[in-house]
Amino acid sequence: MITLHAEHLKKNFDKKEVLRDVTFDFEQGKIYGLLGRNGAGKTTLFNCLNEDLRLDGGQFDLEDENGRRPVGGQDIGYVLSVPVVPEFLTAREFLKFFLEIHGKDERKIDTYFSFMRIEEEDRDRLLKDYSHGMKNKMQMLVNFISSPAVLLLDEPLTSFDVVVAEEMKEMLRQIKKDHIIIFSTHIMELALDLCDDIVILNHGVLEEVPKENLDNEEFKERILEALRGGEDD
Ligand SMILES: Nc1ncnc2c1ncn2[C@@H]1O[C@H](COP(=O)(O)OP(=O)(O)OP(=O)(O)O)[C@@H](O)[C@H]1O
Repeated sequence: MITLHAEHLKKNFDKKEVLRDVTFDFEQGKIYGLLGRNGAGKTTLFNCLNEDLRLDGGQFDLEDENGRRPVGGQDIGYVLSVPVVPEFLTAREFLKFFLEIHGKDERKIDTYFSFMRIEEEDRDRLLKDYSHGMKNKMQMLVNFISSPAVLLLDEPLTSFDVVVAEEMKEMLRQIKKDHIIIFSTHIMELALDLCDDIVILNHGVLEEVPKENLDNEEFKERILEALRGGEDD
């Protein structure tokens, strides 16, 4: 059982306090829906966790059966809403390179492509000619292969067509038992459909919205209330 502990996180940009005091425990086996208003700090939280930004205070720890230690780069997979792939490589070259550095069986390369529904005719094309959604598929695929303890997904499904989006949701449900998945989205229906817990980032703190025994409509209202919370401050 893995737990990701976020402890008293602080992050400012000049005088702007984005993360004020974020304390939360994320558990293996769950998909967390991270919601927050525009500019609330969701991407900042992900960037700090992925060590792209330095925290001004607090820390992330990972705890498993071997004990507790600070989170390292190898623990985190990050799927960005705007996919970043090496444009100058073909999909096959990129995947081959990726499998090589992760010590995985390169003979499976076509199985991976098929798993991600990347058509045979596209596998030898340059990634710069891939569509946004296809680049996103490649990003998802390499993160599935490297299988990090914590998977951060920043609005990843919006570029997928409806069929692929459904398939991705199913894949995430299948892999969640071994991972901690944190999924940021503005699409409430998606959060309700896919996520086990809803957490809200508001005024620099993170809190869970308990579902208790509310039906979906009541839960949605509770989430909206939390998102609106303190609007007049
Ligand atoms: N590098 C930076 N320098 C200065 N300010 C920044 C920087 N990155 C983010 N911010 C500010 O921090 C706040 C949080 O931004 P962030 O992108 O984390 O929000 P978000 O919750 O992901 O928003 P959205 O839902 O609109 O994508 C915003 O006010 C933003 O302007």
